[in-house]
Amino acid sequence: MITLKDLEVYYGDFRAVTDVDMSFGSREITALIGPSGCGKSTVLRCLNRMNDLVPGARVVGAVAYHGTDIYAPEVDVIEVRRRIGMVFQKPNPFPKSIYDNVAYGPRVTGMKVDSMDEVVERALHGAALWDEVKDKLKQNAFGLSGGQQQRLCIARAIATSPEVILMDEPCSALDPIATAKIEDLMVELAERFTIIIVTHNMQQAARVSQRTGFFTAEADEQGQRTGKLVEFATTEHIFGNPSDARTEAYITGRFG
Ligand SMILES: Nc1ncnc2c1ncn2[C@@H]1O[C@H](COP(=O)(O)OP(=O)(O)OP(=O)(O)O)[C@@H](O)[C@H]1O
Repeated sequence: MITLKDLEVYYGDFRAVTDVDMSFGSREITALIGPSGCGKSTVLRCLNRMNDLVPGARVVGAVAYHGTDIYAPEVDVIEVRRRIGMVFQKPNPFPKSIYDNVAYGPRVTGMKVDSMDEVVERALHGAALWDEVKDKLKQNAFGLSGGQQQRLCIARAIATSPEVILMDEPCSALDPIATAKIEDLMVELAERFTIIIVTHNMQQAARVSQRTGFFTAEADEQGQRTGKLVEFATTEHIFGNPSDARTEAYITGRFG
């Protein structure tokens, strides 16, 4: 459904990542793993044009979504981000009520809805948060715990009925119990959405994903470190019998 062809990303003159060829299947969880600085978040941000917001960032190659290049000039970026939503590392609810956080996306994208109350309730159910917040929808989102805030951000992302959800280390700011809840939620969400997650947590990648891409960064003759996709395969293959020695070294903890 999303296909990357010869993807390269530059920040100014610095080539952060190169040689990325991948395709993401519908209703699958794909994990992007690898040592710090190898370009996982950079690649993730390409998938819904979040890198447009980074000064100096330049994307080379193609990102096709249902066969359409999302970087083509006629493409509506707002629509891309409605169809391909994103959840960030640190929960980042808006300083608004729980209700208004979830209603935000449908409102700004001008989504036609019969009942906003229903949209909000459905999204909060979808993010496994409804029971905890149904009596305080008008309260400020900052009153929620970190794990609840992250599930609220997931509710906000799914309220616009996306097809794909990108998650950039969604559990790294959370305790183990909140993390386990989000992992269960990811598995549930994958029945309806395609999920692509960047994670440092290899157990998490192994637990939740069907496919895994392993990236690493290697220095060239000038000492410039550029990230590369080393291996992309089923999670079972990557963690059980990787083809590349660098993947094996990483997953067995010998490097990175
Ligand atoms: N906004 C930016 N401006 C300049 N360089 C950047 C920017 N964002 C990332 N980089 C550089 O691009 C490279 C890849 O960074 P990226 O954050 O994508 O890696 P990552 O694998 O997600 O790392 P981490 O696991 O530490 O989050 C790094 O060398 C980083 O310093």
